[in-house]
Amino acid sequence: MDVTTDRAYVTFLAGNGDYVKGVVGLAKGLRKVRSLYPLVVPVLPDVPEEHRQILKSQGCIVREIEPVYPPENQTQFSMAYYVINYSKLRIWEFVEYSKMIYLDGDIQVFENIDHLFDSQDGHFYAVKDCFCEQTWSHSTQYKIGYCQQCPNKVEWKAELGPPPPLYFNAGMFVFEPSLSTYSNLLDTLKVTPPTSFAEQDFLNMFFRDVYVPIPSEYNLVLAMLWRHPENVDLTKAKVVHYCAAGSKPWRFTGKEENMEREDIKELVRKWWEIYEDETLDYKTSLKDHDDEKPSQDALLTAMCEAGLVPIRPAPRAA
Ligand SMILES: O=c1ccn([C@@H]2O[C@H](COP(=O)(O)OP(=O)(O)O)[C@@H](O)[C@H]2O)c(=O)[nH]1
Ligand SMILES: OC[C@H]1O[C@H](O[C@@H]2[C@@H](O)[C@H](O)[C@@H](O)[C@H](O)[C@@H]2O)[C@H](O)[C@@H](O)[C@H]1O
Ligand SMILES: [Mn+2]
Repeated sequence: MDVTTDRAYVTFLAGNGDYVKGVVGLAKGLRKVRSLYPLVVPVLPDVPEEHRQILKSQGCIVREIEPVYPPENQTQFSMAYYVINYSKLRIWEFVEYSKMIYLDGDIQVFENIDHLFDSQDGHFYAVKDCFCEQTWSHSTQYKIGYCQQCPNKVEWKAELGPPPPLYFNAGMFVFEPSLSTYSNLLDTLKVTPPTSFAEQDFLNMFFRDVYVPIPSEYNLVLAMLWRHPENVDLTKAKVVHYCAAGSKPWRFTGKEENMEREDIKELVRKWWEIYEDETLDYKTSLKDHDDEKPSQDALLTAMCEAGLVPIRPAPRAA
């Protein structure tokens, strides 16, 4: 099968902390489901060389990017933790790829999703988020108990104006890199005051007219398990997003709220099973192991002794 070379998965790595483990797990997970496409890892300048080498040794395409900051004078309005996430916007510059699937470093792919690359161009595909977690307490939705996951449970109040447009979680999305879109994104960012969910809010605003919701099996936001269990079939989850507080597998303690749940502990175990599976480590081809590969002469000798080569060729000039 011809592998289309202008498609790739892409994630994002910042800092010198432990998210590199998340990206290694993601690279191995994509290998386990036999994805046909590489994983590109844009790294901020603060990602240490050692982490970059680890990712390269796992077959990732590592590319340094410059940070993207929201308008300087308003940064304090974004949760500081999210500000750096604006740097994700650099991925629109990767125009050697016609289609990419973005995955957060705290995501694992348990079933092949390569087919998403065949989705119709000109749209932005992502999974609807949930507004019920404490992290949404600043929002009107949260205050009146409205969530797009169950719009009829607590209906939007007409006096509040039109209901919020569908809103996606920006931990996973299918998009087309484009220099014009990239330039438009950065120009728009310059005049867009940052908000609580930083680049996630910004991307929702920017792609509002072309956003196409895809099923939650492509980005299971863990809070859905206790907020909207009726909308979740764990047996169908192809992609799991460990974004609930305390759910990052590589630093899991089980002490935070909801982390004692059996389904959460099983999903964390499944993440570790992949992360620790050495058979999923990147195998470079023989040519990269010259020190291990039998020398040409040794091969020829073996072939001669096996009668596979009628005569032993003259020794090669040194
Ligand atoms: O110190 C950090 C924090 C975040 N990230 C990247 O930014 C993404 C978004 O952050 P996170 O997933 O923690 O946000 P959440 O989905 O939990 O809100 C992560 O998945 C990583 O890819 C990173 O590389 N280093
Ligand atoms: O910078 C904003 C982030 O917004 C999103 O995370 C949120 C969102 O999922 C909320 O719904 C949860 O309540 C919250 O815990 C979680 O942090 C993306 O996953 C992440 O990649 C990143 O874009
Ligand atoms: Mn995440």
